[in-house]
Amino acid sequence: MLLMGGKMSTTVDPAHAAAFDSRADYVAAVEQIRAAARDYYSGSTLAMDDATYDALIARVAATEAASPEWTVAESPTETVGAGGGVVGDVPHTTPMLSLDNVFDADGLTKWAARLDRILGRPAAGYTVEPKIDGLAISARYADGDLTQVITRGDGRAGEDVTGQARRAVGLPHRLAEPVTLEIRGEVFMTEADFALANELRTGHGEPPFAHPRSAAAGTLRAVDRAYSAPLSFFAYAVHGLDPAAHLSHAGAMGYVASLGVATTAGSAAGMPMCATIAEVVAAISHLDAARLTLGFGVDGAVVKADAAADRDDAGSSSRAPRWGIAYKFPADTRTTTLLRIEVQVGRTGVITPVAVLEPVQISGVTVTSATLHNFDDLTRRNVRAGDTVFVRRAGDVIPEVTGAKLDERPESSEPFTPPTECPRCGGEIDRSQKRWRCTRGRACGAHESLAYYTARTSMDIEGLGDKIIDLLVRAGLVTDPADLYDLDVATLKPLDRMGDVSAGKLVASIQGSKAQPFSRVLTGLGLRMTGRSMSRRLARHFVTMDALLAATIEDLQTVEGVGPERAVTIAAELVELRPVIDKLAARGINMTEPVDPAAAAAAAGDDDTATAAAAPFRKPDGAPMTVVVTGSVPGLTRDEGNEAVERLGGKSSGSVSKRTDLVVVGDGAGSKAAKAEDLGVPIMPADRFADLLAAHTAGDTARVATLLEEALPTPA
Ligand SMILES: NC(=O)c1ccc[n+]([C@@H]2O[C@H](COP(=O)([O-])OP(=O)(O)OC[C@H]3O[C@@H](n4cnc5c(N)ncnc54)[C@H](O)[C@@H]3O)[C@@H](O)[C@H]2O)c1
Ligand SMILES: [Zn+2]
Repeated sequence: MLLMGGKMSTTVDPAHAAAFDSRADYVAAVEQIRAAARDYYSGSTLAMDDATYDALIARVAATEAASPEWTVAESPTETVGAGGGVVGDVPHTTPMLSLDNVFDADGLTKWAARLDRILGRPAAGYTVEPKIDGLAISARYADGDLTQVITRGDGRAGEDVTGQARRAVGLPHRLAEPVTLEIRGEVFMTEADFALANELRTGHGEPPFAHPRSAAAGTLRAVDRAYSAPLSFFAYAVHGLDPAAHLSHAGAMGYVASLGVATTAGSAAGMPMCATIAEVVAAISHLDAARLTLGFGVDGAVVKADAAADRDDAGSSSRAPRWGIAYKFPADTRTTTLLRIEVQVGRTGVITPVAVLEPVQISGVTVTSATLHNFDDLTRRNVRAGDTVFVRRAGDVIPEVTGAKLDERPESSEPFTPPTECPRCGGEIDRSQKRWRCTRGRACGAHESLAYYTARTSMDIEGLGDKIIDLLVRAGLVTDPADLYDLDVATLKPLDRMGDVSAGKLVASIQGSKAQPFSRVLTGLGLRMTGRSMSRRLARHFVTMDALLAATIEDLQTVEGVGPERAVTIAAELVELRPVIDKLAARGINMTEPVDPAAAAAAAGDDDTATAAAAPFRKPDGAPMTVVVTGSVPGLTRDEGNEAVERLGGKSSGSVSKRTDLVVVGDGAGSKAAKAEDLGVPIMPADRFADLLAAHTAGDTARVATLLEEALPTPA
């Protein structure tokens, strides 16, 4: 992901946050922040997602800048943890501070310039380490023994959590040397332990943790709980070293590691040293790319001046150090509405509940559905249609619903009733394992996959209608598409009292389909999350099946419209379909796409609709449309709206002129909408735009075309 090119997505843009118009609104927001922060740091629940929280903080900050006289005492912008930390009775030796945030390379550059100004010289160099998404603790060692562990609290005093914290992996009870010092770092829960924690918790009839951080906070502060999931620890600071040693940050952390303590520098993410901000940006970009594979939550990067002299000279404000800054990544957890729960039957007969969601942007990806794991889990997590749910994209990339906000549950909501029979074939369900299965296994889906394979838009095999497919499947002659090619006249004739002629015709049309272009084979295989136009794009990109099979997740993402979510699904589907693909290849089915684009388009039956679906905001000549988004788009922040325009092939712009091709108008739109009307620029309501985005993501060509037609004048 590029940072400098402005492509890096952010969930909030505090620089553009709007100040509140009245002091009452400002005070109400402050109260909301405080309440959310109390929940957040105690780990009980999550009142709002981080993006919403950060956006609210940004508005409070903007209001205080515009009307300083309104500022409340102990404003969340000036206090550690917005004053939400549970204040304990153990004073800290030196305050435990927050970090200031930036959200893009520009913010980082400004921070570095300010630091240089304060120092009166360029900073000597920076470290970049992962911002661990857990909670800060201070661990006191006396003569090498762990004696006390304290939470950050309000920054001046915290709670004693020694009992639970002693269980954290990475925080040894005894150091390698008998030294007296204080180690500070983050207690967190790994992805694997989070899954375990939620299983334990929901197994005890308690609501699941929405997030690994709440899980870590909840576990750390739990006094006597019958069950406990493991905690982990990474150190990022140390106090009480000999000041005369003038150790750099990297040097100090190296020493801490030598004492046997786990550190951010020693984690899979590492702690690269950077001489310039350009190098810092590259390191952050690298971390961002790797973060979903680390196995623990990283919500940003922390950049610190490395030299002891730079840190001493820069000092700290009451809230945060000046020598360090947090670069926040887009949040990995968002809230959205669960529209409905669908039951999916996989190719092998596995039956799973899937959440269909109001589209929401999570770490740069539009998410429209998420896994609910299995029916047991769904019941234990107590999630229902209509709920506001927490959705999270984590290590395995496929998003999951972690839980629901029970206080916002609509009164009319009903618990989900799991199916009693296979929703596809009506057959019995094998419930002996967590993953339910249709007892018919692969045969359960045979009819459906054959119908899809032979359809007009796929392999276009004439004469192979539903009825014949049904007869073939019942007779056990065909279980997958490759079996079709083994059929001969003699086998077909007795079926449905078929005559020689029609049986011959059918065999000929089956055999004739072998020459169809690769894109149609791919369509016919029916990979999840790929429709006709996506199959075509994949075929054109990779040209051969072999190349597609060899593609990595990263390779797949170079195809337009393939984000991380779809790439993972496609890869998984190809693995599952591999036996059928091999069988088809052995029967001589063409697995190559014609390279001449005109020929390819003709062969694949391309049309304008298909091109429009690939990049709806492209003009007929291929140039991007200039699109202005004004007002709010459901599920998206301003930045995400602009990003979506680009994803749809357009160019986003901030001002309306005669050259604007389309204006997306949402709630709170002002003068820009009026201007568009004056100039006669086409307008698309924001909810339609959200629909378009969802349809585009889902590869729903027809819906995309309809929505475009509604908004744009048809060319004369
Ligand atoms: N969703 C909510 O309701 C809610 C409520 C409160 C706070 N928050 C989130 O928390 C953020 C603010 O919280 P904050 O004041 O605790 O500040 P912060 O979490 O943004 O940054 C400071 C903290 O970062 C942690 N940290 C992790 N890795 C580190 C490293 N390598 N080096 C140094 N520190 C490291 C430390 O615990 C430190 O206290 C907000 O931006 C928001 O996203 C959310
Ligand atoms: Zn079935």
